[in-house]
Order: sequence, then C-alpha cells, then structure tokens
Amino acid sequence: MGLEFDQAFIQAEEHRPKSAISAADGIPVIDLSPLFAAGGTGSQEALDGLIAEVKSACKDWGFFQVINHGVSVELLERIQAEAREFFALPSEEKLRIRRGEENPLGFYEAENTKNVRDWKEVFDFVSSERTELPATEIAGDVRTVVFWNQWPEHPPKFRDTCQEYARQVEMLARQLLELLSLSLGLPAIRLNSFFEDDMNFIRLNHYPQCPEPQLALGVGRHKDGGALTVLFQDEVGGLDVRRKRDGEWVRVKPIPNSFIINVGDIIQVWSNDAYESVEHRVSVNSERDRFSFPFFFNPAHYVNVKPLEELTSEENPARYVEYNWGQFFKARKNSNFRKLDKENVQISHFKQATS
Ligand SMILES: O=C(O)CCC(=O)C(=O)O
Ligand SMILES: [Fe+2]
Repeated sequence: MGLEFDQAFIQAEEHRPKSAISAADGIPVIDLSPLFAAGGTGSQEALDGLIAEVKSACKDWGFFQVINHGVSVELLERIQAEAREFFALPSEEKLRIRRGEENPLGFYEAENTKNVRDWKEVFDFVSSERTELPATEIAGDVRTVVFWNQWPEHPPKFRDTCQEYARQVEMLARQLLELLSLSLGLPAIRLNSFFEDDMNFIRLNHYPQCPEPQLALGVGRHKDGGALTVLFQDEVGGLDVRRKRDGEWVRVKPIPNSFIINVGDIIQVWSNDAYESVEHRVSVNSERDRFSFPFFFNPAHYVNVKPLEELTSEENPARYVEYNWGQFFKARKNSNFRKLDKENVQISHFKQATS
C-alpha cells in the first residue's frame, strides 16, 4: 500500500501549514473564450482585454485560473479516472516502472523538495517518447542524457489518455505563451522559437490521505523552474500560493474543469523580473486523497536563458547572467531524487550584482 509516515516527512516548524489557511480571493479567473471565437476571429477589443488581464495577473499574483480553455471536459474526467486506477495498483506493480537516477521518468514515491520528503506519489512522462539532453560536461564527465517514458501495463488505456492530455494541454500552453508575450509588449510569436524542440514534462500527482497534515506537505514550498505551468487540480484543494502583497500563504479555490497557470523562473528571467515566479506548496489532509496534473511547459534543452534584449535598457540592465536550461533541469532533477546537504540550483544563483 501507500506511504508510511516517518521523520523524513516532517517540515521545520516555520514551514508547517497553519491549521487555518484563508482562501486566495482575488486570484484572477480569466475566460479564454475570445481565443476560440468562431474561426479564431475574436474581436481585437476582446483580445486586448485578455492581454490586460494576463498582465495584471502576472504582476499581482504570478498565478491565474483559466476557464473556457479548449481542453475537453471529457478528457479531464478520463485522466482523473485513469490516474486513480494507476495509483491504486499494488506497490510492486508501480515499482516496476520506478524512476532511477539516470532517467527521471516513471513512477516515484520518494521525492524531496528542499531536502524534505513530500507526502505524494507521482508519475512523470514527456510528450516525445525520447528526450535527449546534449553532451554536457559536469564534473569532468561528458555524456548525453536520454530520458524515455516508462509506461505501466495497467490500466490499459492509461498511456493513450496521458498522451492525449499532453497534446491538448500543449495547445493551450502555446496559446498562453503568445498571450504572455503580448502582455509583455512583445510580438505574439516572440518566444515561440525557444519551444521548437520543447521539453515538456507532465506529472500526475497523487497526495494520499495523510495522518499528520500539520507536520508534512504534499510538495514543499518551491518555485517552478520552467517557463509556464498549466495545472489541473481536482475538487479537493490544497494548493497554497504565497501572496505577493503580504507574503501570506493562501489557498487556491478549486474551480471545476479549470486550469491554474503560473509563471515559472524562465519567464521571470526573460522578463527581467517584470513578472515573478511565485512560491507555492501543497497542503495535505487526513480525509481525502487529492490528484493534480501539472504540465510544465519548457523550452528546448539548448536554450540559454537570459533577459530579453527588448526588455532591458541602460536604465533597466539585465539582472541575470545567461544559463543553460538543459543543465539547470538536470541539476534540479538530481537534487529532488535524493536528499542533499546543500541548496539545489536556483535562478538567484544567476542574479547579477546591479549598481
Ligand atoms: O499539486 C499541486 O497543486 C501543485 C504541484 C506543484 O506545485 C508541482 O508539482 O510543481
Ligand atoms: Fe510547482
């Protein structure tokens, strides 16, 4: 069966969730129907309205929710049913496709966030069956890293459903990327070339009922390292966001069949801090299992990330030095595979001293 509570899950006192968390009133809910108006010919006025909403959501919260997003409700129901069935399999069966140090894809139940174990089990996959990271030199060792999907035999439709989910959510992510680009005052397609050989990473999260929800977290506080996250959550709730206004943790209220969108570290760097990647975490509870499915929209591994020239100037110089996305990703994956005694890689490590 499932996880057994022990010391490894206990958060330091200052990171434990309070017993009452207030609702994140005010996280914008954005209706994307103008994007899907007949023949894609929504009025310019409606589109301008959308862009303005995205801009203020990114500035004020780093998070927003979207409705009328084009992903089929039937698919959302289907993937929830498949995920429930997969995680209910006997441990031996799930462990057959367990993630290893070499390949970060498949089932995993021992992930750490900031060196404390998360109360969750996950299934990770990528939308291309094989993803290659280039030969990079790390500590004198030069090699190519290859990820490959590890699919379970059961449930029988699991793989097809996951792949369909990835396809549909990717279409949404690409539309959001263009909106985001417009909201930064750039041409809609400005960021598209970074995603030609994108490294999308999709995760199914299962947070079992937890006997000690005041001591543990489903996912410890963190910022998403990629460009954009498109997250589906079920009706249980538990995603807490650090409100920018006052630093309080507030709970995102589930809206049936919606997605939660958040800006990741890469957008923070591209926008030279105009948009910030906001800290979030997952609280668990002792009554109900929870499921969530983030789609991490990531550029190609060879993309070197740095503030966009159009968004920097003499008065607003680049606040980051360039870093390679593939290497950043690899370093993150290694650090959540096992407990380390040092902080994992963060964009703050690439911050420039500004005068
Ligand atoms: O389960 C959730 O609501 C969020 C999960 C999350 O933040 C993550 O996997 O990066
Ligand atoms: Fe996250």
